[in-house]
Order: sequence, then structure tokens, then C-alpha cells
Amino acid sequence: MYKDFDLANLEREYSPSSCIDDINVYINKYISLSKEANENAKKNKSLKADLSYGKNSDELIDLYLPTKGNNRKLQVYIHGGYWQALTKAESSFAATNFQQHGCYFAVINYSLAPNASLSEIVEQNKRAIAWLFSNAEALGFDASEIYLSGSSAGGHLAMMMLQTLWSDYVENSKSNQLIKGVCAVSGIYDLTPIAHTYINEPLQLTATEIEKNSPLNNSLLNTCPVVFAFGEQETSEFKRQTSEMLMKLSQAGIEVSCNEITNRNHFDIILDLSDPNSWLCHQVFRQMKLI
Ligand SMILES: N[C@@H](CC(=O)c1ccccc1NC=O)C(=O)O
Repeated sequence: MYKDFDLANLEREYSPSSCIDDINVYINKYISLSKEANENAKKNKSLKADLSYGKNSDELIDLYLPTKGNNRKLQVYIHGGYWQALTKAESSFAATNFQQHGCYFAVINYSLAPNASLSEIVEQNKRAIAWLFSNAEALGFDASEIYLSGSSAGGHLAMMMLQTLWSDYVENSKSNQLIKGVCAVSGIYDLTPIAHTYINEPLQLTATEIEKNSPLNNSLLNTCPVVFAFGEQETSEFKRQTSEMLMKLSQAGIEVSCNEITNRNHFDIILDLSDPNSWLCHQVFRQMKLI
């Protein structure tokens, strides 16, 4: 087992739903807000849907185009769901906000466990970012203005992107600083504890996979500023995971900020990206030099 936890406690700590009444309330919000953003974008022709970044039919990106001005900057969102739930269809809730602030907004779709292993999922996301970088000019944004955000498992995947040697994925990367900023919300950065829990059933993580895919174990090759956040209403393990990653990056001299958001849980905290007045959105806009 892990540290002093018994199985029941460890599983509760790694079940974000243990801090709230009904997970469906929040999943339904993801669904309705994402549908609204998607339908609006279709109506005003500001959506390039289902852009394919690979051979697998899951390897798709929805790209939302700026609707008010155009600063040629791109925010990429990687959804959460323990690498086994959710898709791009529930993950475009913040698109309209970014579009209205002159930005491009991309939502990455990737395969889910058990259809794909965690290592394959990480590879897909790397190829998705590389595809966006390589096609920036044709798509309309600046290849040197790519930013990332992610929630939960998406926070983990965003951090994995900073441990990428981009020359393995793109032809013309002059430096490895392909991503210019990251917003990682309620992520898991050490996979060791979840390997003991029910979460690992579809994942079947091996020891090598845990080591390789735990951002806390490996050094960053893409050293951009990182904004961290977690909700007040989250378990102590989720809070500790972020604190440890924050410490590691700050010791490595990386520009970091972190906030525990009052009155937010694991699921509604990320909805703050759709609210231009929230702390989280302010941090991201500041990172993108919009404010
Ligand atoms: N068994 C997990 C479920 C979970 O984390 C989850 C389920 C559906 C969609 C997203 C999820 N998690 C993170 O975004 C829990 O108890 O919270």
C-alpha cells in the first residue's frame, strides 16, 4: 500500500467525488456549457472541427477561432477524467471566453484507457501539440504563442508536455521552448499512489510506466512559466500533489504561481477558465500577455 493509508482511505483521497454531493451536477455543466460554446461557434463559423492529428480516429482537435480581434495566440486545453473518461465534446466550456479575447482555443481529443495505455495517451498529446505547432501558419496563429491548460489528468498531461524533447516531434524547432506557458489545475504528478487503487484497473500501470510518466520524477526540458491551482474543497492528497510539483519547479528556477481557490471543488474549479473575472483566468491572461 502507499504511505500510512489503508485502501479505503487511499481510494477516498484519490476520488475527487468524495468531496462533493453529486458529480453529475458538474459533468452536466461541462456538457451544457461545452455544447453551447460549440453551437455558437458553428453558428458564427468560428470553429474548425475534427482536425486530424494522427491515424487513430480519436486523434482529433477542435479549433475555435477568435471572434473579437485576433492576437494570433493559442490556448490549448487538455481535459481530465483519469485518462479514462470525458472527450473533447465535454471540454470546450472555456472556448467562447478565449475567442472573445482574440485568441484561438484548441481542445485535444485523445484515446482513453483501457483502449490506450497511459504512455500512448501521453504520446498522442505530444503529437497533437506538435501538429498544432507545425500547422500554426496555415491555421492562423503564431507558432511562438502556444499556451497549455489542463485539469486533473489533463494537468498531468500538460506537465508531461514540458518533459518533451520537441525535436523528436517537430522538424523546425529552433529551441525546446515550444510551449510558452502552462496552467495546471488539480493535477496528479506522482502516479505511485493511484496504482494501488481502482483507478488503475483500466490503466494497468507498470512500474516503468509509473516512473516514466510521473512528472515529479523527471526533469523539465520546456521551462516556461506555470500557474498551478486547486480547489479548497479537494482532498489533502490532491493538494499535496500540486504542492510537490510546485516545489520541484520553483527549485529548478521556473516561474510559478499557485492558488487554493476558495469555494471550488475538483470539478468546478476549471470552469473558472470561462469567467474572465476569475483569479484563474486572470493568471492565464497575464501569462498570455493579454492583460
Ligand atoms: N471515480 C472518480 C471519478 C472521476 O474522477 C471522474 C469521473 C468522470 C469525469 C471526470 C472525473 N475526474 C476528473 O476530472 C471520483 O470518484 O471522483
